Amino acid sequence: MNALTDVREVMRRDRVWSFLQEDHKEVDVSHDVILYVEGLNLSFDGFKALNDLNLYVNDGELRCLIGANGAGKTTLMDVITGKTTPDSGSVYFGQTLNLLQHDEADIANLGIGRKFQKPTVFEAHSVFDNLELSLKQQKGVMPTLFARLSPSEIDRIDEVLAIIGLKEQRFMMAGALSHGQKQWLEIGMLLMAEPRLLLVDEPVAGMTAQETERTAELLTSLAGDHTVIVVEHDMEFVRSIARTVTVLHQGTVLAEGTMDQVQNNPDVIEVYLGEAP
Ligand SMILES: Nc1ncnc2c1ncn2[C@@H]1O[C@H](COP(=O)(O)OP(=O)(O)OP(=O)(O)O)[C@@H](O)[C@H]1O
Repeated sequence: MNALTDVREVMRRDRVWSFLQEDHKEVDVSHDVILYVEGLNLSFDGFKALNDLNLYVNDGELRCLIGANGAGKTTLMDVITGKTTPDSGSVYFGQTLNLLQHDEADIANLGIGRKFQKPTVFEAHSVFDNLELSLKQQKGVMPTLFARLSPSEIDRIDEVLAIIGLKEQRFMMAGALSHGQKQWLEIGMLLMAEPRLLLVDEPVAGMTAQETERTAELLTSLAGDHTVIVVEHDMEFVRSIARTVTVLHQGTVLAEGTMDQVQNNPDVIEVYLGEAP
């Protein structure tokens, strides 16, 4: 190796700056399953929020998680994303990554993005800047708008703007967007990290019928390239997007199947007295 190649080798960006290193570890989906949740238990002061819960989600799937208030949906998302530690059980991302050995930041870096119900965009910045800030944030750089974007980063932002349907709003202040558009922007901000698994909490709460329809299209289009788990109370929306629905009740899985199978399931009917869950 001559001196020039030596210098080039030493100056390779991924060697010099650790924040440029690829964080995403290989997720082993050779068995088609991207998320394994097994025997999960969690009690709060003796109350079982999660009770021997088992859940398997396939790679590229769009799964809906439903259940009455207090069924354990949020607690399950908290455990998957490392916000809460269970008393027992296991959570694997693919075959090999034991999520219970990682903290919240690690889990995000491994490729699991979470969208909370309330949108949290930077209202005083443009739509484009929000995506740019999100890109820089996930690379661990101090979020600043002064560092220049590379052409591939600009391409990625354009690609995400197209996916979330906000190309025409790129220079608009995020604060001026409608509620639905803010939700899509936040989904876009998560997409900048190219997550393998997206957890989306009540995406259509407060949306107009048109926005709800557009959100159904967006989430459906994300499945395949990403695995998407949607927690939602709006049954009409769930019916419009779900191939497989998992019903949680008292911290455990009560039923799983298509929307029709679940709604005709005797256990579900008994729990919900014949009403839609
Ligand atoms: N930190 C906590 N301390 C005590 N109890 C908790 C805590 N977090 C959750 N719980 C309880 O655990 C149960 C499950 O709550 P969880 O929020 O997971 O339900 P959920 O299905 O998400 O309900 P919702 O649809 O209302 O959001 C509830 O009875 C809740 O009160």
